[in-house]
Amino acid sequence: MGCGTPSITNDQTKISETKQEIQKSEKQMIVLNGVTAVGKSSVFKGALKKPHLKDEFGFSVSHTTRKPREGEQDGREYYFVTDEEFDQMVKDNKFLEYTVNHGKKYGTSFMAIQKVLEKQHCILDIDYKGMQTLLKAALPQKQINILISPPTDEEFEKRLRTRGTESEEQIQTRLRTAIVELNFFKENKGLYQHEIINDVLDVAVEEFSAILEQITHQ
Ligand SMILES: Nc1ncnc2c1ncn2[C@@H]1O[C@H](COP(=O)(O)OP(=O)(O)OP(=O)(O)O)[C@@H](O)[C@H]1O
Repeated sequence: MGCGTPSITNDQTKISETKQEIQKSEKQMIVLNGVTAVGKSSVFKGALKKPHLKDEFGFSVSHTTRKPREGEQDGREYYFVTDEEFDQMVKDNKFLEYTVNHGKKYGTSFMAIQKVLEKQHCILDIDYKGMQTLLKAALPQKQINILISPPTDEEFEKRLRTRGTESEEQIQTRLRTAIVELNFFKENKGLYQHEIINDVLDVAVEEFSAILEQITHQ
């Protein structure tokens, strides 16, 4: 291999080093799951507004091929990438887990997690397929899995529509996926150390904050 040619072996070595560093870290990974629009980001954002939690916990910024919503910034809510860029990252083994949901790709990169774990416990917001990959591939002893559930099976659809960020076609796709998601969560409750019913948001934020506080005291 010529000088300056990208080396697959070097890349693999780097990934395995990154994995080991994640494994070695004393910090925890908090994995959030829940049906579409149940309020996952509302719950963790609410908790991270609290000064005593803000410094202790960070959010792993995922990569996605979906378009940014109004007010979203590249590198803050997501890294917004093209299909080609995403596929290249998959080829280069950059993702701990990735998934296609509602026709768009979402991935959690090793680097995004490692960046947070250097200083803070890391919150991941992933879908049920991402969770399956994580369980197979990753670092179970570092994971605390939390399921956010809707108060009723109809409520998330209401929230999805009220949020107003999806077209009717996208809403229909999400609703079809939601049937599968809800079944998965009902059948796999054993995967989750905690379940929070997000009925009144402030109450759910308090419950989530209490779990985070426990983690900081461990
Ligand atoms: N407890 C609640 N009561 C009423 N509305 C809520 C509640 N929690 C969140 N919402 C609203 O529901 C909508 C969906 O919330 P949010 O975007 O946080 O969901 P999400 O689970 O992160 O969504 P996604 O599946 O797209 O990642 C938002 O408009 C939010 O303001």
